Amino acid sequence: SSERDAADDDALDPITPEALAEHDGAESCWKAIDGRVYDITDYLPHHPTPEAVILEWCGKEASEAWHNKRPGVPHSPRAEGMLESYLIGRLVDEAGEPVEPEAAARIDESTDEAGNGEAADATARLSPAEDERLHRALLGLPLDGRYRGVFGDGGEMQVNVQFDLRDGVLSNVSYRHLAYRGVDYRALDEEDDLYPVWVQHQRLAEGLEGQPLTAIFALHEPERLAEDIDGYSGATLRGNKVHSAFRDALNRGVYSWP
Ligand code: HEM
Repeated sequence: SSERDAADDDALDPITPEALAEHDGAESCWKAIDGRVYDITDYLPHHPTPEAVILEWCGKEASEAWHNKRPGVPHSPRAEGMLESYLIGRLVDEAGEPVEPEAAARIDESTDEAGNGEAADATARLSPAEDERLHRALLGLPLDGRYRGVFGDGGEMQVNVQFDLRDGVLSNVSYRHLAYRGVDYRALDEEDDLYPVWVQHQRLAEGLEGQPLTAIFALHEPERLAEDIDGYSGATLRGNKVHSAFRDALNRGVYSWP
């Protein structure tokens, strides 16, 4: 009952949002969930997603994220049991009063804006390829499955990608088609002048393998994914088109179920 919870909470160490915010990384990761604070540092390497998914919430009010590991899908009772073993305290304001999750989320935001101007500026300066929050907002969180999508221009289909999504992570990224002005890049020989462009596009695909879906925004800055991009300046295919094909695939929805 809520009475018993309140009594339990009184026995817990009081922790302020400011103290919480100091433990915001892999070396020490605290999270506030439903008014309680958990030190999940030791659990980070064991979480079944790329670490970035839960690292993002270190030092923060994370109730929303915890209750929606995917939109509308809470963690399992098993996960809840694990979480309780990392309990270290309860979230309180300066007056020692419990902080409701929504109020705590607001404190997170205001310390970014007012108390921590530099961090806020850094966020404002993020390139579109790095802004994970923007990426999530733009994509929503699509279902698991196999996807196919195309980019076409000037009456020609140029890019056709296929990939699998599992828990928001990309795998089996491949091109079903890659062509420009009648040149089929997948059919080129190593001696061909345009062969490096095909290699670069393969690198782009490899660079996305195992990454969260949000990584597709890096295709706008392909040098992030493919080391040797010399041929890019003069290239006829590029990351923007591959990005567009990914977005087409997501708009179409799952092509086939896993
Ligand atoms: C607060 C931020 C967190 C986010 C955004 C998050 C997100 C996720 C995601 C996306 C999955 C995989 C998808 C799925 O199973 O359907 C997952 C699974 C899981 N997570 Fe988290 N997680 C968070 C925190 C934690 C914490 C703190 C723990 C444990 C101390 C934890 C334990 C687990 C476990 C055991 C699973 C396996 C599936 C389950 O039992 O529900 N997670 N989480």
